[in-house]
Amino acid sequence: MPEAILRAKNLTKVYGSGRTAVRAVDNVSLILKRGEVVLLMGPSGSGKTTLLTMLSGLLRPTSGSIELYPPENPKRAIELTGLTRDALARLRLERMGFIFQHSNLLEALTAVENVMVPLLIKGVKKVEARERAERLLMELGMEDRLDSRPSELSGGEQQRVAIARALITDPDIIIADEPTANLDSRNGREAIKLIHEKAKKRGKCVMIATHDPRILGFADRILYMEDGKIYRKDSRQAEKLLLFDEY
Ligand SMILES: Nc1ncnc2c1ncn2[C@@H]1O[C@H](COP(=O)(O)OP(=O)(O)OP(=O)(O)O)[C@@H](O)[C@H]1O
Repeated sequence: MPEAILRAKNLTKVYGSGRTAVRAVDNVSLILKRGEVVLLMGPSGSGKTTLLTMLSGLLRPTSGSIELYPPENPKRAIELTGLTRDALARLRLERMGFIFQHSNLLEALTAVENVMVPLLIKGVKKVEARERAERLLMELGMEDRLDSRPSELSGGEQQRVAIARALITDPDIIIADEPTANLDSRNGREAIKLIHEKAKKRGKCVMIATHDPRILGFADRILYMEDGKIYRKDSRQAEKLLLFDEY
């Protein structure tokens, strides 16, 4: 069995209190393993973003725990909810990569400079950071666009830069929230194929919240969320659900 990288136990998030309280995530337990691509599907408002934000360490759960098992020392679990803000920021920088619906690139920087940012924050020297960023962008088919600014790139190209930025630090976990929502069919497929390839080749764990049925074929596992709870589905069941759910 592949080794676990992240384990959430009895995670609950309640927004607000009293009569207006919303139980966005309700007692969810899950294990994410190295080298697997997990899809998180479900209707709008079912709690997907809330769950991903907690797993990312950005939102404190109301109750429950999130343990990260460092691949170099899997016996020493790190409990995310017990970390200080600084320690959490460091852990996110070193071990996690994020991809969002909007690429969130810095407009003042070129493609290669955008990808360099996480390395520079980590303290990597500028020359080395540039070299690594260029190499990864070239792997992603962006050799002609290294010095373009985001506004000069197509949506698909911007998303490729965002994928490179998420992968450049070689994170253990990649968390993506609707990464293909703004892309046309070809670019959406291309983006997910790249993320999938990296996960398989380098033993990363990828968790993707999506409404996009084009991604189904790339998933090892599909978790279906409804009213803050998780259900497991195979891809055929998920496809059927997609036909009947309104998003
Ligand atoms: N900051 C907040 N304060 C109060 N309620 C919130 C907050 N964020 C989300 N919610 C509520 O929590 C529930 C889950 O929202 P969440 O955004 O996690 O769902 P989702 O599955 O990601 O939806 P979508 O697919 O539309 O992005 C919803 O009822 C939402 O209205």
